[in-house]
Amino acid sequence: MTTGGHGTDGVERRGLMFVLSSPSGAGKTTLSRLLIERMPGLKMSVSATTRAMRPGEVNGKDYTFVDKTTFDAMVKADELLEWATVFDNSYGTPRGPVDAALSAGQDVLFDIDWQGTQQLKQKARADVVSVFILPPSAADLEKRLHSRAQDSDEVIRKRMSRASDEMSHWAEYDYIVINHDVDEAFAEVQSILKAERLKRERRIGLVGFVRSLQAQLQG
Ligand SMILES: Nc1ncnc2c1ncn2[C@@H]1O[C@H](COP(=O)(O)OP(=O)(O)OP(=O)(O)O)[C@@H](O)[C@H]1O
Ligand SMILES: Nc1nc2c(ncn2[C@@H]2O[C@H](COP(=O)(O)O)[C@@H](O)[C@H]2O)c(=O)[nH]1
Repeated sequence: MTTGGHGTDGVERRGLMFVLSSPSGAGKTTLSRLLIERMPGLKMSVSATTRAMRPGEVNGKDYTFVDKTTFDAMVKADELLEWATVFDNSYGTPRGPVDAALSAGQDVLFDIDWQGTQQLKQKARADVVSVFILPPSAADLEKRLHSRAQDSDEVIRKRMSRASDEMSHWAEYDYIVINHDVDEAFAEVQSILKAERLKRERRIGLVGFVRSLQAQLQG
């Protein structure tokens, strides 16, 4: 699925798909923004959704907001790499920008639910690194949903009642991070990405690099 880009050490590497999932409000968006700000070579996948725009959200940046007819047409035209119904709305990952970023040697960051993660893994298991973010407690999760101040009480109730279901998929993920403190959780997620970038299997330029080292040593 992916071609190669170059790591900071100049060795060619396959791009990876870095997935964050969690129950609503555990902190995926917060951690994603920090990752994009601080990790060069990482591009955010902007999902399409039929959900209404929240105050402060920007069309094309936070999501591409579309109506249901447009979303269904995207599914039919096979324009989505994965898609799912979450909290009664449709969400999906446009395929084009992901393919373009991976082909340009970038890694791609996804903020998607467990259904989307399963679909990505079915398509490209070796290139997917998945992280599940847990809140420190149910009370903290509820407090965070309220403190975000962007959803009605009814929407928050619905998201809290679905949190346990979403959380039941934690064991399908490669890594688990408990988001007590944003800085600590960010440091953990950043370490995972840095280590995964160094995995031997992804570093397709290593064979050539080692051969050239050996030639120098023999030479
Ligand atoms: N470690 C933390 N401590 C306190 N507040 C936090 C922490 N992490 C995130 N928050 C706050 O919790 C709220 C929810 O966070 P965020 O929007 O990142 O969650 P999310 O997982 O992306 O939710 P959703 O799935 O609904 O998009 C935000 O107001 C955010 O600032
Ligand atoms: N399978 C997918 N899930 C997605 C996608 N984009 C977002 N999401 C998930 O939906 C919920 C709700 O998000 P919100 O912005 O309305 O709070 C959350 O779990 C997201 O991770 C997607 O493209 N595919």
